[in-house]
Amino acid sequence: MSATVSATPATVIVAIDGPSGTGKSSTSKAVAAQLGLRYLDTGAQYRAMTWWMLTHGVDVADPAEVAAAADTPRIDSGTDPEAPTISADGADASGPIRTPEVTAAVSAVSAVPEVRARITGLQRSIAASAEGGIVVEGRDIGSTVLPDADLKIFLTAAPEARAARRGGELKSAEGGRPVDLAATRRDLAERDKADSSRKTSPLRKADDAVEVDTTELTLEQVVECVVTLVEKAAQAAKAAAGKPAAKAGQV
Ligand SMILES: Nc1ncnc2c1ncn2[C@@H]1O[C@H](COP(=O)(O)OP(=O)(O)O)[C@@H](O)[C@H]1O
Ligand SMILES: Nc1ccn([C@@H]2O[C@H](COP(=O)(O)OP(=O)(O)O)[C@@H](O)[C@H]2O)c(=O)n1
Repeated sequence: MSATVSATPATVIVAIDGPSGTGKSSTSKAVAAQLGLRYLDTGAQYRAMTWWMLTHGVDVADPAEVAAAADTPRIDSGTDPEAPTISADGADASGPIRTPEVTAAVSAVSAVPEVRARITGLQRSIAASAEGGIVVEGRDIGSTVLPDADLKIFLTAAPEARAARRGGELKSAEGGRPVDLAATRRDLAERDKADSSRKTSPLRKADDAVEVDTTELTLEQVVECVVTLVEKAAQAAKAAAGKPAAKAGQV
């Protein structure tokens, strides 16, 4: 009987960043599902930490209190793109993390360096153990969390398009009641400002990220574009892995 040695599965790590409403979550989930990759929503982790703090009496306006509590809750993420999960200390957080209270507080909590260090560590260990590869979406994945990702995408969209998309979601959440689009747009702009101007690991495009403006594209078009980019990146990573190591002085 001949012994067969199975090759280590090819892994591909994809980082998708960008501001709110540019399509990160929908695109990342669809791309991961299509390509058989895992999926991590890092915004959900920051939201779960924020929810836990709000429900445990932490004053989220006080960075010292937030820092002191940052190591306490257990945050668990399920990475199946068809059914992602998020919990804090074992409690399902998927509903409560989408409330306006959490959305209003999350930028302040996620600006605290101790929170970022804790969550960044979780993200790296989830990515390292994702067999076959993973799509990780957030604000600082390409720039800070996974700087060696095989592919980095930065999604953008015009403010009106982003507000209209978020407004659509809020309207369904409100049972079809109309939402104030101007207020939604203001909230998005405020969160962008806070996330881009914080000192530790701000929202920014990594120098080697591919920027995709989704304003005029359907979700299906964005997914198709990203799938093509992932396939190319995976091929390039495979080819690079097969190359003999360069000797000193060679390129
Ligand atoms: N290219 C697109 N065109 C129209 N709607 C989109 C597009 N991409 C995403 N959406 C919708 O916009 C909303 C916000 O998308 P989401 O993926 O949650 O964005 P993000 O994760 O960047 O905040 C969702 O309702 C989603 O279905
Ligand atoms: N990698 C990340 C992801 C999210 N965040 C923070 O978490 C918040 C919520 O992220 P999210 O992805 O759920 O936001 P939405 O775009 O879904 O509204 C952001 O506004 C950031 O303050 C972060 O700081 N770094």
